[in-house]
Amino acid sequence: MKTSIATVSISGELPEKLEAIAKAGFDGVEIFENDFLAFDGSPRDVGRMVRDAGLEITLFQPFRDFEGMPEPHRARTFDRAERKFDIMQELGTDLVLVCSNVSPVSLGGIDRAAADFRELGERAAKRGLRVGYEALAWGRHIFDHRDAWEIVRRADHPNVGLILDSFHSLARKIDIGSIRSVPKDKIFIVQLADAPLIDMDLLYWSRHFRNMPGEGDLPVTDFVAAIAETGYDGYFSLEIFNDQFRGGSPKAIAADGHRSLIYLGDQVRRKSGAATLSVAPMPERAVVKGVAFVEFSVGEADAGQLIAMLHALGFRKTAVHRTKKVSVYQQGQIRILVNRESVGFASAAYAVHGTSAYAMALEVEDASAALARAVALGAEPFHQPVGPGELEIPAIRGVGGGLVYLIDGTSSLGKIWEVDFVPASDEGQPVPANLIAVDHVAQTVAYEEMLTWLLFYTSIFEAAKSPMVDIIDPAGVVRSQVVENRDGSLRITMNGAENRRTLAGHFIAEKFGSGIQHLAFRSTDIFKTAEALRANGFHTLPISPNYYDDVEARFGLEPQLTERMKAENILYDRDEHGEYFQLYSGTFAEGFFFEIVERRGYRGYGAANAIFRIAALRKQIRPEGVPAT
Ligand SMILES: O=C(O)c1ccc(O)c(O)c1
Ligand SMILES: [Mg+2]
Repeated sequence: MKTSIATVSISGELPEKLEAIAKAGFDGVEIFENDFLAFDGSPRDVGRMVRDAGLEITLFQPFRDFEGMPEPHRARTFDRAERKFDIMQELGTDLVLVCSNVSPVSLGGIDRAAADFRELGERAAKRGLRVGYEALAWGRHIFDHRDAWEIVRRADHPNVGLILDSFHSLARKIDIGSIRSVPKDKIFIVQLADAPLIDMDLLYWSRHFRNMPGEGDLPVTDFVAAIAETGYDGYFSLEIFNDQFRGGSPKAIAADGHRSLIYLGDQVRRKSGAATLSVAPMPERAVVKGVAFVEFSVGEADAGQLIAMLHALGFRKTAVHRTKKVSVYQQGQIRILVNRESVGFASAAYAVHGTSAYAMALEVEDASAALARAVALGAEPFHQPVGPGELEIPAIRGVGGGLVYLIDGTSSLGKIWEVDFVPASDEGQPVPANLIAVDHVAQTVAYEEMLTWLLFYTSIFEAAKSPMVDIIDPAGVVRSQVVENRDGSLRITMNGAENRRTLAGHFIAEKFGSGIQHLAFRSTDIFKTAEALRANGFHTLPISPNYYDDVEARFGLEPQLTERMKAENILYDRDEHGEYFQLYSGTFAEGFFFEIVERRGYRGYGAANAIFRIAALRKQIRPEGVPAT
């Protein structure tokens, strides 16, 4: 699969864009006229810069308002075209993108447009150039690729072809089966973009909300599968107009773009066996069976606070590492590792972020296959020296630079607890609290990073995203999105903070970056859990009494049940599948907290309760603007 991206997709000055694009692994780049105009060098300089970066210019664009013009406009558009051709020759590209006319003075008529393109094709041919026609979804007369194709077909000129852009076709829900009848040599290039489903004006949607394939809701995979069936083997070029990306990091956006294309190619290959895409085979998305452990980095001085919290939650120390200062606290299938090492990655993580859940381990079917897939998709593998005889667990860098370990039960990794650890007994004897598994891992990230991590998780692991939910914090909005697999053994919630004053934003600011902000454990009986927690001296997060009046009325609950929930600070929610109960710890370590949930069939995350949880937690953190003491 030959990959390309339009310069408009990325922030920065042209040289910076090109560097990021080349570094991300693209083969080609579309030069947007404005990026070229804003640059001080000549077209030759730009061409040289692109080639020096190891890239090919896939096309020059856009050329607007061309076809169907009445005189005297018509003569002028041809003059304009000749000027563009001059630039293209100096740049060193042979393809120009002509987007369908939006001018109110333009005239309709397929044969008129075809005649214009035939003449343009003649002029282009004299210079060895080619012209590609793209139907903008909001074109005045042509807004459907089927009509654009009819014009190209009637123009009947070897130097005139069709440009397909997934956004324009999918935004209008045009039957993509129609693509299959276009001969592959008449498809000059394919542009790709996804977008979230938002009901709005097509032009505005396109110019501000496009995103990388896989990040939005459009069926881009089906679109590419239809193109692959024609035998098309040219470039797939990302053309992403997105306000957020324009302000983002060039390197990160380019890397996301490349990952999205590799992932897309892989999906299409699996779906249709399309050989023309020639994407390197990689293992399938890794099936996650659960969270095997979560590891905290702590300092000697503050380890006690975390351990006291774990004890209060009913965890007991069951093992210690053979050579490292790492203890395992266990309950049900949950393992929490407490790392007090003063060298290595955990200690570096502690130095930057303080006490934090810097690593999680996902149990997959085949850890080395999962690692191979992650690396094929551009994830950064992580290695750290291990002691003699100890296992090296495959790992990749995840959110906030933290680690995602990959372990399985089939390789020697399944013996990690026997090989690297020795049993230990706990001096404390807390009452077990019916906690059986990690229900979900909640990561807080900057809003701009949400799509990056969404693509990271969903491309590597067998998991899907849920619709984004807005959570109202008294200091702003926090966007929340879930990545989960079908059986719920992988549940990651991501909260994107737009400003520092929200609870999530405070966490990022205080922790110097994104990371796991809370861990939710699943209980088999939350009331029994609450009882055990009380016996262990656990402090549940106090919830406003007003909440219980409302929840009783809203769901028609028995007053007896509401009373019990109120006594234990348990929150309630319900969906079409069942009921949900939640309770929280207070915060520690600059905003970290634990949650306990009981699911009685319920599939959500209690989003409606988040506002009450946030209000209660806010009371515990320092008042805004007051410096740490
Ligand atoms: O928004 C536009 O005008 C525009 C221009 C060129 C394109 O290729 C496109 O898809 C959109
Ligand atoms: Mg386009």
